[in-house]
Amino acid sequence: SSKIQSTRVGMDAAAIKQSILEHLVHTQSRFPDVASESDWYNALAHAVRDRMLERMMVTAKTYKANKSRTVCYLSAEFLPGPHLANNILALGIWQEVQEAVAQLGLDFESLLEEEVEPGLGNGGLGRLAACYMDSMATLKIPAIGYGIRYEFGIFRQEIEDGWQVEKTDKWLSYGNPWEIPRPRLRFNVHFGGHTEQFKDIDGILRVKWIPEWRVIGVAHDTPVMGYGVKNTNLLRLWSSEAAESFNFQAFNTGDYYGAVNEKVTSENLTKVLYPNDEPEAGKRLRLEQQYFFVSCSLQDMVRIYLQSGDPLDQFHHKYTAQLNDTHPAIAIPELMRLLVDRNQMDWDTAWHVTRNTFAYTNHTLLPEALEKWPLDLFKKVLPRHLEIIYEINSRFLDEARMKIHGLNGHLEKLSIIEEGARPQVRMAHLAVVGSYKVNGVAELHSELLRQNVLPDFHALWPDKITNVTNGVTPRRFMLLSNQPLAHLLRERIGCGWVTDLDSLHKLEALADDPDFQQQWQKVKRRNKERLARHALAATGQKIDPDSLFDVQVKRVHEYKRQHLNLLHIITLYNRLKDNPGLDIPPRTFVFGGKAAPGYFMAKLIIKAINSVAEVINRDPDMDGRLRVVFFPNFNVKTAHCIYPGADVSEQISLAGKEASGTGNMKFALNGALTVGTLDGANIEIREEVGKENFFLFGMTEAEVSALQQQGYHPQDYCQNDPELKSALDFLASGYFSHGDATLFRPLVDNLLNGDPYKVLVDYRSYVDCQARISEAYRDRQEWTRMSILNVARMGKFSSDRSIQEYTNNIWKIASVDVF
Ligand SMILES: CCc1ccc([C@H](C)CC(=O)N[C@@H]2O[C@H](CO)[C@@H](O)[C@H](O)[C@H]2O)cc1
Repeated sequence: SSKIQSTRVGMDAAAIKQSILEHLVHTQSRFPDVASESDWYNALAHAVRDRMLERMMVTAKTYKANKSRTVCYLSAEFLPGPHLANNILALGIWQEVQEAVAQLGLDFESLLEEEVEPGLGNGGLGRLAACYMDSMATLKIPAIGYGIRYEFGIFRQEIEDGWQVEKTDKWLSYGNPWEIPRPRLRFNVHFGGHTEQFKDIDGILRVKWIPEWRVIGVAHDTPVMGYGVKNTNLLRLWSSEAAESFNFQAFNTGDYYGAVNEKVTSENLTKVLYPNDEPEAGKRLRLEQQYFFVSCSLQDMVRIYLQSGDPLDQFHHKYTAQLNDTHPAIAIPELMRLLVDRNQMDWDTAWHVTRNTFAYTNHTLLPEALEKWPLDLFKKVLPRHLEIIYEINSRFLDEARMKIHGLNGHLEKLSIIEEGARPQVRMAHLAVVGSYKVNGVAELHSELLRQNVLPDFHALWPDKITNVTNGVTPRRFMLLSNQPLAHLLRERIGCGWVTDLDSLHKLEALADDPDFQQQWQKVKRRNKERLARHALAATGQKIDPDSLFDVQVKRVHEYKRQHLNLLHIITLYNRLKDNPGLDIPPRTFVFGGKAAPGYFMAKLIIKAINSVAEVINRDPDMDGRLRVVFFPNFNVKTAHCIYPGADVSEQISLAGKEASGTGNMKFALNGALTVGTLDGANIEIREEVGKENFFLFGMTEAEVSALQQQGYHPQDYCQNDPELKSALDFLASGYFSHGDATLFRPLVDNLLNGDPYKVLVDYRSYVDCQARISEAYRDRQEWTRMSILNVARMGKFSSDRSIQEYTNNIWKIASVDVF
């Protein structure tokens, strides 16, 4: 076999130590006595990388030899998190690396701290893509993740005077040992211009696209290792380069700016991630970014395919491509262009190939997050694709007209083109028409997709819209980030759970075992102490692990209702001020999450949380009773110490708004108990863990839409609930803002005169539920039992189960052993 017997990939501590020292000299060109922590980190990273590369090459060779059917996961966002620890675990050399590092007198934890994570995503959608990449490799599914190598990822969040401040994320400034540049893997991507029709040699009418400008897309590969298997898949990210990096004509005429203008504009394409999570910006650069990575990815897939020598009209047998929301949906007309215009395939065959290649996952119901591109903008950027979309749409409407055989205006609602003052392209409709399968990300969400968002498509194609409930990888979110728990589990139920999460069920039998409960509480205690240490380092605020840690971490958005959590805190504060003798278990409220920079209300909510925290944390009456901290820069790395340290997981979105949630799964898998509404995957978590082990409150989705129908007057709820009224009055009064009664006026007004996310309706039910939680927390034995049963029954929420469902129900793809 082509295995290279390299001495530099030994898996024992001595070989690893040797590798680290060799990389310190040969890669970092530093002697040990002058090496910085970052030099040692890079040396270790390269030593680990060495032990991954051959697996990556053997994997590619095996897939090629087997002509394996491959899934391409097209996503504008990936949030892989820091790589070092995860790769060491996947290689199974955790002990050996610990030993090597110790022998070199280095501190492993602080080496891990050196890594800056690739923040190439906003939140749930991007992290899910990363969990799925981990599971596809672990399940030995041939897969390629295709995305954008943003030079600047999601902004680093700092809190100044309680306000979010965005700092540029220069994640690449110290280099990135985990990517392999592929400078020769480059594709032209064209933009703008116009199209011309012509007859080809056989007299067939063809269309030529004369673009206005082009850029070059260059690949950068990051190996994604499966856990406990040899399979190492690829995350292939594209960055843009200027076709012509220097325009001498312009330079010679002294137009120095002109000389480099193309270079600048071209590189701007992949300069920065759009930090919006839900409301879409509709910006031209965003559309160009989407087309750029999609065109590079499809050209790369066709390149790999043509190496097989198989006919292109069988392309969909080799590949299936998953569209991670509508962001890559332009892939549908782009594949049509590559097949028809570039490879002279006839339209019908090309359309058959295309609609049997793509599947589409929807991640949001919020109308403002469903992407629509104005026709005029689309025509300017992608004139040929607009023509193809017109053709797809007219043929689709013909098919629909026949099938519906009714003239009741359904066609207008189905059309990919939204008529009106400023006609738009509905990317969700294009994605549904051009895909063989569509799925939501939790049962309620998929049902609401069928009933509310895509009812006409559901009527037209009753079995096209299915469900695959989200999942999370137990490798990063248990084994890696909660080692005390992992050790206890290994001791009591073995290690099978790491790749077979259902085997957590074995814990059921231990739920009432006093000794095991003891050990369980010790594990949680250690994780709370770790969270307290990180919170102190990040905020300067001391928090007491003896108190109940009540945690809400996720993007800040009104539908996620961080402000409902805040109203409960103010209520508790008022109760304790009014009645210092009130006996409630001490509570520490931990918040974390970024707000889209342009989202005023979300940023005001962050300010309100920090303002309330400031008053409570320095109020002597609250010592040992109440503490509030806002953990800055919530990301995958900080999540490692937050999820394991929580007692209570806040999943309090308005029912019908959170498509699934994945943080809810990570908390429960780390022994936190959930307070939540019947929304997204909360419903399925409650079904699995048992109603008695879940703190439920609030309206159901049906009650929400009924209230919406009948009309809602938030003031009524305020008038009828003195505690609610007083909490709002306190917020409005300036009590928490140094007497400035104007600062939070917009927030309170928004709640009293609209309250689109029905905070005031669910307030009472929430506050009462929280009181139940306080009572439950008094009985540590019962609480611990509920915590153990939660973990025992969360097996369903492994991303391995999700990927198994995609594989069996959508992709129809086989796993491939790599030796
Ligand atoms: C166009 C701007 C934009 C950017 C990102 C998005 C994402 C779809 C938002 C997102 O991350 N949605 C979350 O996806 C998770 C993974 O499926 C779900 O668990 C969350 O409920 C959903 O909010 C929408 C619109």
